[in-house]
Amino acid sequence: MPGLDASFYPLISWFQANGGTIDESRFGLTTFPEEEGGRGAIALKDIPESHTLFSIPRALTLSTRTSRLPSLFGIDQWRKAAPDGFGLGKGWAGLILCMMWEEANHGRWAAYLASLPSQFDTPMFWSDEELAELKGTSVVEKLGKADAEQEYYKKLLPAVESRKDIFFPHHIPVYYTLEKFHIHGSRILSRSFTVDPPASGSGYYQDEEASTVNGSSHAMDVDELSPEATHEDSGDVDADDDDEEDEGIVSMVPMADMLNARYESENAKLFYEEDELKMVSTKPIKAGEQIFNTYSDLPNAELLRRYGHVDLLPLPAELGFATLSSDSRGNPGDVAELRADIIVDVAARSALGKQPDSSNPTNPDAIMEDLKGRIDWWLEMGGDDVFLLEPAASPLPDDLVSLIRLLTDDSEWRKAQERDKPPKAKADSDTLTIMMEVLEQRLALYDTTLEDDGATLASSADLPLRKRNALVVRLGEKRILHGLRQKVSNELAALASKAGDELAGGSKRRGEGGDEGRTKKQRR
Ligand SMILES: C[S@@+](CC[C@H](N)C(=O)[O-])C[C@H]1O[C@@H](n2cnc3c(N)ncnc32)[C@H](O)[C@@H]1O
Repeated sequence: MPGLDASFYPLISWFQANGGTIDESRFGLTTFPEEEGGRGAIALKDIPESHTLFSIPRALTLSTRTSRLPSLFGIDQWRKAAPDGFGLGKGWAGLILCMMWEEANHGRWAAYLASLPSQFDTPMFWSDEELAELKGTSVVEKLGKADAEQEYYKKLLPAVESRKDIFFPHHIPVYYTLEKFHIHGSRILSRSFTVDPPASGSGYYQDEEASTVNGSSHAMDVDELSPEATHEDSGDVDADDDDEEDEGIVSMVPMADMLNARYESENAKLFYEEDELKMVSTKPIKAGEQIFNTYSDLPNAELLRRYGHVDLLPLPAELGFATLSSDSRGNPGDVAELRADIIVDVAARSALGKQPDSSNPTNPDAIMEDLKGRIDWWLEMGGDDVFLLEPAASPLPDDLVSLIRLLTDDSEWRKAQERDKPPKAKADSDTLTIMMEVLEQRLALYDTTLEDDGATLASSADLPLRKRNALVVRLGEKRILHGLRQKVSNELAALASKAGDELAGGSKRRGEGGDEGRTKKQRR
């Protein structure tokens, strides 16, 4: 069992001094090896199911509702969009500003904030060279670094500069920098929980005067949290003003965020009660085992983007990956994303290669214009522009087959418009042939092959962490794409052999001189 670690004492004593309770006989914090999550929670003794490991008073969660800052700043100014306010009720900028201000002023959460990591292995912090290892994966385009920086320059910094009485100028280069913005943003991304808003009232922190008027003794008296919390990174904390009271509140939840995650290993869960949140075991946990609170078994690309780690476990045989590469470990929850623009490209090339007729112009611009019309129609009908390919799925998702037919079959496109309904998901040989090409194009986005990646992972035990994690993400996606390509190829072969049989059967029967081989038309 890893040794108990004195570096956690400041966090634990702050937590307990502020009303948090811990079953210290059973629940401990320790440092596991990096690949098992680093700092995390451990069972000190056997823990039965449904046992409360620790509890957190609602007021100890940190959000835009519990920090004093939005009230101090003025809720109207906080929420209203520019030029009347700073739009801090939407997105994460408001919570980030609360975290910055609490840290700068050594507020209630100072000891908690000091215990949080300031360095991350999420790709947001990778160099260009490291990011190049992720080429072809869905991670890079979702980093959103530029959008985050817009939030900093357009909302947060103007708000800070507008109130020298709250944000002291000498604090700005220390606590309100772009670097700090990314650090707090990454803390939110990797450890926040989304909780339901108060049932009544605005729920923002009530200052002393307001509390007295309301008869409340502290901010959280007006707050009420849901019985469930999830790690979440949806951007809109408060959404539209009208909806604000119904939206979940992104909150930092001390102690609950010390638990690591691993695919299908969850053994504890956070529950809400009237006045507190409780971390409760969901199964018996043996002394020495890690206590996990898993965030919905995400694929490795998402784990890496949000949390900076990947799951590398033995893969179940039924996924059929055993023969695909020399390293058979990965994340059973992996998926590969396929963007519709690859399908449009392949459809355009296929249209260019066809014989012209009146409805199938060969002019590349006209073809692109025509395809744009089809894809716009598809999106208006509620279709997706990104498809999730799963290992255990039947060869092709229905909506993907439907889109391929819409884009490549002129009569299906006409019928779809007449009926106001996308084509049926019929995977005929034309559709499967396009799908093969789509998968080839998708695989061509990577610089390395599946075989190379499998061999590197199997043979290099000491790869740098970021390089290794990028490799694991690529490998997981490629396994799915290769597996799917194999299935499509098998289906094409089966269709070809069926067509061959039918043809052979037909000519045989015709050769016998009977009537059976003739079609109805021939008979007539
Ligand atoms: C909710 S926090 C858990 C506490 C964290 N280990 C700490 O030191 O504060 C989530 C972060 O822990 C790490 N982590 C969680 N599960 C992991 C795992 N299975 N393997 C590696 N790192 C993990 C990742 O850095 C992730 O961003």
